[in-house]
Amino acid sequence: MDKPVLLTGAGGRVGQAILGHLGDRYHWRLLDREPLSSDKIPETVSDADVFVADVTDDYAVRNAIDGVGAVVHLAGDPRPEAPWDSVLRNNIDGTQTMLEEAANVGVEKFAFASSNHAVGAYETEDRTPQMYRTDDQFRLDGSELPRPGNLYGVSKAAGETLGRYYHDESGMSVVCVRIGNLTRGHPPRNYERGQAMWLSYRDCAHLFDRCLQADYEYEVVYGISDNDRKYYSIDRARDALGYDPQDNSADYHADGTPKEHIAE
Ligand SMILES: NC(=O)C1=CN([C@@H]2O[C@H](COP(=O)(O)OP(=O)(O)OC[C@H]3O[C@@H](n4cnc5c(N)ncnc54)[C@H](O)[C@@H]3O)[C@@H](O)[C@H]2O)C=CC1
Ligand SMILES: O=C1O[C@H](COP(=O)(O)O)[C@@H](O)[C@H](O)[C@H]1O
Repeated sequence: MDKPVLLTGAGGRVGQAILGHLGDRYHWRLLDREPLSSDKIPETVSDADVFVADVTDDYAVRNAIDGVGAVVHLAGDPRPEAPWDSVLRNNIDGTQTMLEEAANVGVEKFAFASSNHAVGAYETEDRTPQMYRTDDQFRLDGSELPRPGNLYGVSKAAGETLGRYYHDESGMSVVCVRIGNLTRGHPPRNYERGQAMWLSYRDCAHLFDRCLQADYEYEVVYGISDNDRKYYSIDRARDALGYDPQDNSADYHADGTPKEHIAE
């Protein structure tokens, strides 16, 4: 990708995971509604490429997106318990604004931060907690219909559908990454479900790197590390994007401490 890449929600956890590993790999433009402290901005990013703006503000987005070749759209309300007025505005309206403006200026690739919560209601009482365990064969692979377990998940399913629409209307490549549980340094502690959907910081950065490098049309993939415990298949991310994760929650004890073979 020779053109600039616009990263929305750059100051958040996912944004910082990406910038921490790929800060000098792209010509980044960073957008967040909160001003970014200097420690959150890679040295290679100039002041002119940092935008304090809301993704629901189409005028501000138009200004930031001009000349961009790809968008990584992370900005939104990430709380599973977020109320409808917040996800309607920040997640649904914000994603529609980003896709509309991206399509208008001919952006080639658009990567959208969807969520495990778009399919949270597949975790039925009769399947859990067995489905979180290594010996269970249940898998979601991205071809299933969304089945949200909360309004936040509904907003992510809506974002995926908006992506489908803008891909079909404009030809822009769109990938929706159903991110699992991003945790720095170790899998979520004493949380089987979180360990099954752990996404390490380096695998997160690598996955979004592949979203910027690979050729695809419209994709829905799961964003988790190569965990032994899993109920999301990463086959589609491997096949469509060339995702090759390095981390596995099985390399850690339940309390998050590394097992001997990977301990420093
Ligand atoms: N962290 C995780 O494990 C997961 C995250 N995701 C998704 O990834 C994305 C990023 O999540 P995190 O980095 O964890 O959240 P975060 O809360 O750490 O970061 C979100 C960033 O977006 C900005 N933002 C929020 N609303 C905005 C708006 N209307 N306009 C401009 N900027 C806005 C915030 O200021 C913040 O810097 C979210 O869309 C979230 O739903 C999905 C699944 C798992
Ligand atoms: O979409 C998201 O999912 C992760 C994992 O969900 P959880 O229910 O296990 O906490 C969550 O931590 C993150 O905030 C959210 O954006």
